[in-house]
Amino acid sequence: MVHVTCAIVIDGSKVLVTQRSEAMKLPLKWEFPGGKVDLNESAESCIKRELIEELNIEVELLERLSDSRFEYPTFTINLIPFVARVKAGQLTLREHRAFQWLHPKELFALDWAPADIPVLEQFMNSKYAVGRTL
Ligand SMILES: Nc1nc2c([nH]c(=O)n2[C@@H]2O[C@H](COP(=O)(O)OP(=O)(O)OP(=O)(O)O)[C@@H](O)[C@H]2O)c(=O)[nH]1
Repeated sequence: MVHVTCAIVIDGSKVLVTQRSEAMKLPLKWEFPGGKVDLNESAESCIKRELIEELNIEVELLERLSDSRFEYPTFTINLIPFVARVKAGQLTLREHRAFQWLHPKELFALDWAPADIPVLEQFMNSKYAVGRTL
């Protein structure tokens, strides 16, 4: 099983989503940015490191949500989600194909990596999902 962190980065009522590139696994799927936890690394350090590496942003973690386990045909992922906020840095795409800042109500229309769907649902039921009922 691979442990992967991801961040739901919020800015006011907007949420950051990133699209995987053609060269990555699950090409062109939308996800919350993040990546694999290294040996002896905490989930918190991992998500902060990944966002600097992939997007050039430094984040402050607001809350950890519940893990989401999902079985892909070739591997099982334990996705560890955090709600976060940008502290510093200009967002630059280093691995992904695209990014968008969307309102919570727009999120369901994306073609998501399947493991992210339960994370999205948890987020939508949290206090951070502004205007979710619209
Ligand atoms: N970062 C991230 N990965 C996710 C999410 N949902 C999900 O299923 N994954 C999967 O979890 C793994 C995360 O790995 P990663 O982003 O660090 O690296 P990768 O797959 O590009 O690298 P790799 O090809 O070396 O395995 C990928 O297989 C990815 O498809 C998500 O929301 N964020």
